[in-house]
Amino acid sequence: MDHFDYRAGVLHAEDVPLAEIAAQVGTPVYIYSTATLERHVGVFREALAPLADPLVAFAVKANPNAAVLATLAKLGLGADVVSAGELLRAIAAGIPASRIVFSGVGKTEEEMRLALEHGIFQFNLESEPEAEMLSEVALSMGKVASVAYRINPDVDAGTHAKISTGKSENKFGIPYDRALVAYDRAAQLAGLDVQGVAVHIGSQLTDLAPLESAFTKVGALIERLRDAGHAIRTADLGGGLGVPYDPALPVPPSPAAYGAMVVRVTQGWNVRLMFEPGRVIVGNAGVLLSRVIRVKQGASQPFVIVDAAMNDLLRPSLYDAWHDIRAVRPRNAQVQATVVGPVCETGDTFATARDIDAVEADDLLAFMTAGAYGATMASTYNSRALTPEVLVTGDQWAVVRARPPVEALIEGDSIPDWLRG
Ligand SMILES: Cc1ncc(COP(=O)(O)O)c(C=O)c1O
Ligand SMILES: N[C@@H](CCCC[NH3+])C(=O)O
Repeated sequence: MDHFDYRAGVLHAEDVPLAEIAAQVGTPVYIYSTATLERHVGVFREALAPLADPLVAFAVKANPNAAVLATLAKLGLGADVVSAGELLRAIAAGIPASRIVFSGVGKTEEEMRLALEHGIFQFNLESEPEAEMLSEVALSMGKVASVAYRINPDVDAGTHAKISTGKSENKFGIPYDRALVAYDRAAQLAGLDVQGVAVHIGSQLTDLAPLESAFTKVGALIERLRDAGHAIRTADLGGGLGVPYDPALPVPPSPAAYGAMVVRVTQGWNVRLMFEPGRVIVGNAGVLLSRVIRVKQGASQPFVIVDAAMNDLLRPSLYDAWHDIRAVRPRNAQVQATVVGPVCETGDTFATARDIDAVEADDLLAFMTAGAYGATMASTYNSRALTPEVLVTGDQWAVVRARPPVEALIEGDSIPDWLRG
């Protein structure tokens, strides 16, 4: 069942008409469905059911809203974090440190210290100098850091170049061929407990084959590392599973198909498996609701100008990403239009020459599948306030991030004395 559906001709989030939220909170606004989050966690878990005690660490970067994280924490998910900010958000939302893994190529000494203080489950190291630094930081605190190395398997994930992370030319992880040397050195560092291997080859993957080849390489590496005397106890298989954005494209592999492949490929590894799903948990659990400001006739087709813009939802400008666009109250007519925001950039275009529901000024339009990498990538470009966020459950809803007043943008800056008076 889709939790964003039409009832009596009006698009709802669960039992709440989107128009009600627009009327009270204004637009643009992100709206998330609790029931969808719950369903996605359930489906992902079920797909991994044959595994013993997997750690599912939600990739906080996909949606760090406190209410979303608290929902996932209640469902027992851990967190994959990439900064002090994400770590603190995860902990504040009730995710225990024992379920937190810290990824990222540029962890600073300060971030390492913070994560060690909290006692997180695992650091995924992305370079040999990082291992040296973490060991020193841990020793200086009288602690030992549990670590894995993120391996760069040199596998083409077949996704957009800007979200591909597993090719040798990408900045992520250590080269596969360097692994044995790196592990041998890490094992000598007194501040580290080398417990695992990690991999993550990219995001919005629509084919399981590259994931399977990356995992197969991880399996072979685990054997080689064990032969070399390393007690490998965890394998973190990252995230990356794609979600359907464009109904005209084939549906990406289901979590069930992904899980079955994982169970098959990891048989006999004898490790605790870890996962870092982001998009597959939150992508379809959110929409960006906007209002049509006006429709302007261009030389060849209409431009639908909405009050959301690239600063609210960056994915179309950054990755040419496709988001389904639905009228909240369809008028039973279609039009071919280019849907744009008010920001002064040509790239502030959500869809070009797209067949959409015919709309007029003041109509509400929803950008679907906007729960992942939506609000979190928003900016205040063009001095537009950050987009508020709403969480729905059944017939209840709450603002979980308020729209800041535009004055806050001005108050945030300060004018030095020499420019005053
Ligand atoms: C290390 C790491 N883990 C997990 C994820 C989550 O990816 P996705 O949202 O595609 O599941 C990402 C982002 O691609 C990542 O960089
Ligand atoms: N921001 C990207 C995903 C990046 C994943 C980061 N590891 C997107 O919207 O598709």
